[in-house]
Amino acid sequence: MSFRIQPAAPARPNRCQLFGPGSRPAIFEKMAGSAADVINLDLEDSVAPDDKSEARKNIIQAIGDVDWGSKTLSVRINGLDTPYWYRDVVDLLEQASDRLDQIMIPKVGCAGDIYAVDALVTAIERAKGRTKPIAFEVIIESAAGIAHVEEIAAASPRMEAMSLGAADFAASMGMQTTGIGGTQENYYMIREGVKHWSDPWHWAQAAIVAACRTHGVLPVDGPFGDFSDDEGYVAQARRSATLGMVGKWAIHPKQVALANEVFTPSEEAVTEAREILAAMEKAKAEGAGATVYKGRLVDIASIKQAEVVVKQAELIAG
Ligand SMILES: CC(C)(COP(=O)(O)OP(=O)(O)OC[C@H]1O[C@@H](n2cnc3c(N)ncnc32)[C@H](O)[C@@H]1OP(=O)(O)O)[C@@H](O)C(=O)NCCC(=O)NCCSC(=O)C[C@H](O)C(=O)O
Ligand SMILES: [Mg+2]
Repeated sequence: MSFRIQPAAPARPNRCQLFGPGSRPAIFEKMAGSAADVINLDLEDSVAPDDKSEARKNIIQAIGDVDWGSKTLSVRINGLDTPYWYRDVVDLLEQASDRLDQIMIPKVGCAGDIYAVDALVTAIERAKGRTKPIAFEVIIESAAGIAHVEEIAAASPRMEAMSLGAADFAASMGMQTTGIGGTQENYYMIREGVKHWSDPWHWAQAAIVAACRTHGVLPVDGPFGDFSDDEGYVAQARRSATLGMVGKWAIHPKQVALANEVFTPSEEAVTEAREILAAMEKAKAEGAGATVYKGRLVDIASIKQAEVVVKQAELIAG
């Protein structure tokens, strides 16, 4: 480990972030009743321009009126290249109740984007005497966003989570795709006439995880558009979990259970992790730094790996 200790990410469950358009208040109670850890009420791309103002009002009212339980409650504001975002921030911070936990900033391209929102949020918090600081989460969904991913992760002490937005990301990168996330038909290797599909999102996810882990931010996988394809969703989520992401978005309620299952360590995984910790305790007592568990080497690094699994399970169990 470097002399600079890796900061811990916020200790809260973030297995699934359920999205719903702010222009569709009829589903807010259903979102609150879901098993998602995080709720994202949307003012951005799922809301038509003419509905932005009404959607803001719906969301501000629902933040106070709906029982959101212990969920993290987040609102996605509009991008900084639009005429809407400042009004989103001003109205939310001036009018929404303290139940609002977080603002999601889409399409961030550099640390300056976070700085601008931070300055506005800080001024309103002071003016209004809001004592609970609003946290930030961002979406990396452009070429600039991924190019500046580390400075974005480090941009503000308000930063709590960062997601990959596969749809806008693909568009910004000029990728020849139309589906939101998942397997892409033309992204394959070929060997002896047999196609082996590869993962075009992998490198961006890995960059996000590294930036997040360096700066104590939660890395999250974004949307999977084909909500009829449970298997595809689960496969994508499993790859993300294996890479170090803590959760995934749901753009339909049926995806919530899938995400929760993948991002909750299985009983089997937790048992194995605890056994590795016990084996290493025994090795330590005997003056050894390494031992054999189920026929394979485990050492001091294995303790840290096992602790990731155990801590994640404990966090979710509450
Ligand atoms: C995708 C949807 C438009 C589908 O809605 P609908 O046609 O109503 O679906 P169903 O009929 O299958 O609904 C079944 C029941 O579930 C309720 N429902 C629907 N959606 C939600 C929801 N989001 N949360 C909770 N409950 C929901 C229905 O009311 C039905 O209830 P009942 O009648 O009682 O059985 C819709 O799901 C939807 O709008 N999803 C969210 C879309 C969204 O927010 N998109 C933005 C995020 S993705 C993105 O922005 C891309 C990203 O930025 C990138 O660049 O990658
Ligand atoms: Mg987007």
